[in-house]
Amino acid sequence: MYPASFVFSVPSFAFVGLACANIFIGVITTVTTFVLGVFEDEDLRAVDAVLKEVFLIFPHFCLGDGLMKLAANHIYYFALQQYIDVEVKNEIFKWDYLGKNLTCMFLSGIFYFLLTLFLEFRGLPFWSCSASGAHNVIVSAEDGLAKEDEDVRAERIRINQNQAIDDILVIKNLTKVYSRFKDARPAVNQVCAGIKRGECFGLLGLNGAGKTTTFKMLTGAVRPSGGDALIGGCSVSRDVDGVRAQLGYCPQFDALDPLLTPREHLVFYARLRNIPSRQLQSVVDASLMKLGLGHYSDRCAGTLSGGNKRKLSTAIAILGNPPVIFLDEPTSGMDPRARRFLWSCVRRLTREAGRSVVLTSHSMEECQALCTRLTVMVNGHFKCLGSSQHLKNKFGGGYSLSLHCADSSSGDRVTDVKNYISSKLPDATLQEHHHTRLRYQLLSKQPSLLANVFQVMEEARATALILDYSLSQTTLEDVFLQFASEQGEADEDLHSRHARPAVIRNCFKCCTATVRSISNRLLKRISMQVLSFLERRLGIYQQPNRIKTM
Ligand SMILES: Nc1ncnc2c1ncn2[C@@H]1O[C@H](COP(=O)(O)OP(=O)(O)OP(=O)(O)O)[C@@H](O)[C@H]1O
Repeated sequence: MYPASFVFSVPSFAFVGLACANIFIGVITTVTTFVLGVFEDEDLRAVDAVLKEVFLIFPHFCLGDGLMKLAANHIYYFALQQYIDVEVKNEIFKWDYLGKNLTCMFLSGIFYFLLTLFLEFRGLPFWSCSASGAHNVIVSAEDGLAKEDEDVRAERIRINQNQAIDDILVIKNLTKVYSRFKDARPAVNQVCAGIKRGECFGLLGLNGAGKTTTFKMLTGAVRPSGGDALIGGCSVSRDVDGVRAQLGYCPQFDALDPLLTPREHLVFYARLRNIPSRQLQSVVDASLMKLGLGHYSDRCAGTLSGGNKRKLSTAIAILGNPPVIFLDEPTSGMDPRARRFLWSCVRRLTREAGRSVVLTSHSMEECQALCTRLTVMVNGHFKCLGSSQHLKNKFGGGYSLSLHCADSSSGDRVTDVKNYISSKLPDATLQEHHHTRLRYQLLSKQPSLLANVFQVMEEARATALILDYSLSQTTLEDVFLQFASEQGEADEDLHSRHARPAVIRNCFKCCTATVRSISNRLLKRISMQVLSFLERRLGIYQQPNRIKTM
């Protein structure tokens, strides 16, 4: 039932690639030892003997070498019997012959099988203790909790006192430390939040703030180093399957197969979501229509525009109506019309269908339009929490006044306007100055402020000092920039701390130099052997001498 193009998709190419790599290793190791064994040079033979023991760790070599031994053995005994008529005891399974090959293959089979299990099921108890390396991360006061914002602290208390049990998504002290260095800074640091049904929660933050890592932990893609999250009562640490059954995820980078069409993608994911066959077509058609992908439903995903790929990723995320949907920058690369179309889809999902959406975006407009609550993430911490209006009131405070000065050719008029404003509105602070445009910040919260500002501006317009002006509340972007400045300093700190220590770098350099010098010497010896072989057998090297003597 799966589309034919799936056969040529990434997993099948990866499988073929791995098979080729295996064959390559087998051929290279077997041929190397065979070639080295041909020469009479004692040193090369010694290297050959060592390599034959070392390569036993590769099952491919064991197989290749074993087959060659079997072939040689067959020819040898066949010749003895046929031409000399001698009966010799044939012990092919003794240790020095095929015995060690078979034993090593058997042991490496067990080893690689266990390794596969180990990597596949990281939930094994011994793995979970060691792999994350920091399961019990204790975040000290300097890490930011001491100067935590009161809304963030209130949410932390609400979560830790189990007052958020009705929330569909509960994030409880979730932490992720990627590096195993002792002083590594967590990518996500003890974040707490509860998201209610029908809520759209926004995660804002600069690049590298920890948004995608939070999503990866919530979707079970990476294991948390500390804390936990519950989706519909299922824990991301203990019941990843239960969690995944309840969520849809639109990743930051489209995880699409370029050879499958949008329809085929949706059919594929609908089957994974266990949607009954009789409803499959109607569900897929509805998804295509909902996201406006009807025209492109039968074109290969690789040929779709960036915006349409994002729409398809979003359609996959909301397929089957999961109760929680994670959207990681869903509108990046979309034109304004498509963006607004997607916004209305998200609004319908939250308001009409009662789904909970967690969204990251670098567009303040988008967060303001969609999110009921939002947070700004800086260096893995939540810096604030609340509705956009609450954040603007709390952190923005005041108004932003933009002016367009009258005379564009003379700089003096701009100076006049500046002098006029500083005399009439002493609380105003100049924030930006571009050619004839000025922007002031008014922090005063006096009730008469607005009336006063309008009066002053109207007078300025009447005397032709300014052409026009606008007065607005401080924007969400101003609030964001205020927090974002904190991350710049810490980024540099992080890079210097996470730089690979000089000792490791030097060891690495030393090892590569040694390997290079050994392989150079080995190659030189092999080429000398080849030349002397040619000299003995073909007499090629005598020709230059003859030319010289002539
Ligand atoms: N696999 C990884 N190994 C090591 N460090 C990582 C890994 N993934 C992310 N990080 C680090 O974790 C921090 C947070 O990264 P993350 O991708 O979560 O940021 P983000 O807020 O999603 O950024 P963006 O807005 O650019 O997507 C960064 O410092 C990043 O370098």
